[in-house]
Amino acid sequence: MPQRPDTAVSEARIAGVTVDTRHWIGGRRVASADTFPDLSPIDGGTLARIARGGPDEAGAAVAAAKAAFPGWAATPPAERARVLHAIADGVEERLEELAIVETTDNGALLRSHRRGVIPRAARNFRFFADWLLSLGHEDFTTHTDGHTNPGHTNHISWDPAGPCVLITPWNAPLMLATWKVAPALAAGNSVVLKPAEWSPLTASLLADIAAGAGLPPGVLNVVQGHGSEIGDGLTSHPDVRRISFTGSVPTARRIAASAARNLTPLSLELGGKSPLLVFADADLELAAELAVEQFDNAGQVCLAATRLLVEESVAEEFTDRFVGKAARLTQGDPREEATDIGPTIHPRQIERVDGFVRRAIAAGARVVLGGGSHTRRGGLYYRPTLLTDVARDSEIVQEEVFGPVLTLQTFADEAEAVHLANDTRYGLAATVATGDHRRAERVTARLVAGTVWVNCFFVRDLRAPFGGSRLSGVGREGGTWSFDFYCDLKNRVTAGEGFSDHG
Ligand SMILES: NC(=O)C1=CN([C@@H]2O[C@H](COP(=O)(O)OP(=O)(O)OC[C@H]3O[C@@H](n4cnc5c(N)ncnc54)[C@H](O)[C@@H]3O)[C@@H](O)[C@H]2O)C=CC1
Ligand SMILES: O=C(O)/C=C/C=C(\O)C(=O)O
Repeated sequence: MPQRPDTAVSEARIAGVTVDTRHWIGGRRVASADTFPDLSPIDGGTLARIARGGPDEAGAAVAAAKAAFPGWAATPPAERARVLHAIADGVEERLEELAIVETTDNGALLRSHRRGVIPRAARNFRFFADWLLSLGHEDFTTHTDGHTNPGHTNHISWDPAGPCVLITPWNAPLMLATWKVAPALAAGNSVVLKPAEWSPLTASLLADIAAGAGLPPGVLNVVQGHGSEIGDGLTSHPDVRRISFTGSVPTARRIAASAARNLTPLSLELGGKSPLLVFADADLELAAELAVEQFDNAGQVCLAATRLLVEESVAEEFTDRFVGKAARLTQGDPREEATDIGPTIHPRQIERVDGFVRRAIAAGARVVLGGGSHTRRGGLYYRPTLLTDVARDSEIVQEEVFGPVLTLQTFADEAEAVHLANDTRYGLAATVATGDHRRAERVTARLVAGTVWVNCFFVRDLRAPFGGSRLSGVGREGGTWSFDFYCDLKNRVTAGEGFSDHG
C-alpha cells in the first residue's frame, strides 16, 4: 500500500506561496511512496517534488468520490450554487497567488494569468452555478401528441450522474480544470481531478480553496501522477460515471479504450491544426494582428490558428505586416510585464517543437521568421517561427506542433481556401479575416470546426458549445451542453399536468 499517513509533510514554497504537493482524497492530504520532480520552464530548475500516485491512489480517490456523491447530489441546487460562488470568491481572493504559482509552474505570462486566465477560472464557477439555477427555471415540460396520449406531460430533469474523472493538460492548468470541475460539481457530481504532471500545482491550491469554501470532503478529490500510471486506474474504474479529458489524441485513444470496459461516457477536447484564412478584402492590419496572436502562450494553445492561409494577391503585403509585428514581440521571463512570449513548458516539448521545424526545413520549407531556440535560461525559449514553401501533405502542415510555429500557404480563390482549410484530420477552430459579410457566411458554413471566428480570435461566450470535430474531439461542453454531458437526463412521463418543479 503506497499511501502514507497524512502527517508526512510534503509541501513547496513557490514564489512565497505554500503549495501542498500531496494528493487530496476524501478531505485529507495523502502522500505516496514515490514522488516526481516538477520543473519550472522559466529556468529549468526543480520547483517541487510531487506525490506520484498509482492504482491505489486512483482507487482511493474514486472510493472517496463515490462515498461523497449521494450527499452532494441531494444538496439543493441553490446550495450547490452558493458553494460554487464561494469557490469563485476564493479564487478571486487568491488571484495573485494563483497567478504567480501558475506562471512559475507552466511559464505562461503572469500578466495574462492576472488579467484573463485566473479571473476566467473564477468565472467558470460563477457561470455554471448560475446556469444550474437557470436550468430549473426553463420550461422543459412538453405535452405528448394529442392523437394517442392526450394530456400526458414529459418532465425532463438533469440528474447527477455520479463520480466524474477529469483529466487536464499543462497549457492552461487551472482554467481548463475549472472548465470541467465547475459544471461537474454544479450538476451534483463528485469529482476526481488529475492535473498534468508538468503543471500540477494550482490544482492543489484549488483543493484548498474548495475546502475553505465549504465543499464537503470527498466531493472534489485531486490526485497527482504520471499519465497512465494513475490514469488507467481512474479511467477503467467501474464506479466512474463520466470522463472528461483535454489533451493529445494518442492519450485520448488510450483513455477511450480504457473507458470502453465500462462504456463510461467520454468528453474529449483534443488538439487542433486550425487555419486563419486571410482574404484580399480583409483589413490586413487586423489580419496580421490576429496572426501574431497565435504566438500567445508560446503557441501552446489547442485553438491556435497555426496554418496561415493567405490569398495570393495580398500574401506579400500580409507577410510584411505580420513579420513587422512579430519582430516587435519581446520574448523572455513570463513574470515581466513587458514580455509577450514566455518559454515552452518542458525540455521534451521544445525538442519536439524543434524536431518538427528541423524536419520541415529539411523537406524544403523556408524560414521567414525564427526557427530555433534562445540558448539562455536552459534554452526553453523557442523563437516565434514562420515557415513558408510547405507542402499540403507535409508533416509541418498536418501535425499539431504545440509551439510558436506557424506555416503560411497561399490560395487563389475562395474554393481553394476552403479546401486547404478543411484539408486536415482536425476540426477544432478556424478564423476568417474578410471584409465581405456574404463571403464570411459562405465560407464559415463550409468550414469543419467546432468554433469559427470572423475578424476576431478567442472570443469565448460560456453559453456556447465548445469542442472539436474530427480528431479534435468528441462532444461539446459549455452552457447546457455541459449539463447534458455531466448529468443523466431523465424523462418522467405522467398522466395529467405532471410535476410542477424542475429539480
Ligand atoms: N489543450 C490541448 O488540446 C492540449 C493538447 N496537447 C497535445 O498533446 C501533446 C503532448 O502533450 P502531453 O502533455 O503529453 O499530453 P497528454 O495528452 O499526454 O497529457 C494530458 C493529460 O493526460 C494525462 N494522461 C496521459 N496519459 C494518460 C492515460 N493513459 N490515462 C489517463 N490520463 C493520462 C496526463 O497526465 C495529462 O494530465 C502536445 O504537444 C499537444 O499536441 C497537450 C496539452 C493540451
Ligand atoms: O476557453 C476555453 O474554454 C478553452 C480554451 C482552451 C485553451 O486555451 C487550450 O486548451 O489551449
